[in-house]
Amino acid sequence: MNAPGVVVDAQDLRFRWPGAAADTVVLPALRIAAGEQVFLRGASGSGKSTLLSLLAGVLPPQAGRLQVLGQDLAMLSGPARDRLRADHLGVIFQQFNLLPWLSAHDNVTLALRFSTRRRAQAAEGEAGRLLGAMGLADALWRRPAAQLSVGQQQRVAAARALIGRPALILADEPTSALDEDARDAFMALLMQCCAEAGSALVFVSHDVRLAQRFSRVEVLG
Ligand SMILES: Nc1ncnc2c1ncn2[C@@H]1O[C@H](COP(=O)(O)OP(=O)(O)OP(=O)(O)O)[C@@H](O)[C@H]1O
Repeated sequence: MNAPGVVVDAQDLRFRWPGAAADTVVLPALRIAAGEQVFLRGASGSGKSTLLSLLAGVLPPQAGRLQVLGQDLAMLSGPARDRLRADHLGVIFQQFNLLPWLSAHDNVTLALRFSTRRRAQAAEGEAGRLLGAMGLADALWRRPAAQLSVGQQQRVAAARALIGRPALILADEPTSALDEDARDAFMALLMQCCAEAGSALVFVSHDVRLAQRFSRVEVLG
C-alpha cells in the first residue's frame, strides 16, 4: 500500500515498445510526494515521453510496480486508468491539443465534463480565474483557440490541466515553441499555480536551463 501523500511510486519499472531491441524505460525507483515539483531530463529518445504516458495511464506498465495515488496501474483496466486520469491528472502536451473551434474558456472547462470529481473540486468561475492567473487577458477567453498565439494557447492548455486541482500535472516539453521571455513567464506562472492548487508537477524538457527552477531533478536513461 502507498504511504499517504505519495502521488507516484514506481519500482523497477520497465517498458519496451513492440519490436524495440531494448527496454525504452528502465526506472529503478521514483517516488513523488504530494505537491512536489520534479524536472525530468534525459537525452532525446531516452524515454521521457514514454514514461509520462505510463504515469498518465495511457500505456500499461509491463514489468515492475507503478502506483499512482495508491492505485496499482498494472492492475487497472484501460477504462479504469482513463478514469484515474480524468479524475486526478492534468496533462500539458507539447502541441497543447486544444480543440481549435472551442473558445479558450470552453477548452478549459472541457476537462470537467469527463469527471464528476473534477467538477466538484472546481469552484464557480474557476476557468476564468485560472486563465487570469495564467496571464490570459479576459478579452481572449471567448476567442476560438485556433485564433490564439502559441503562447496564449499554451496558457490555456495549462489552465485546462490545472482545473479541478488534480493531484498530478504532467507537462511534456510545453515551452519548446516559446521565446525566452515567454518561456520564463510561463514557467513562473505554471509553478505558482501548481503550488497554489497543491498539484505535484512532473515537467519534461530538453532545456536544462529550466532545471534550476526545480528543487528536484531526475535523469532518465
Ligand atoms: N508509439 C511508439 N511506437 C514505437 N516506438 C516508440 C513510440 N513512441 C516512442 N517510441 C520510441 O521510444 C523511444 C523513446 O521515445 P520517447 O519519445 O519516449 O523519448 P523522449 O526521451 O521523450 O525523446 P525526445 O526528448 O526526443 O522527445 C524512441 O526510440 C522512440 O522511437
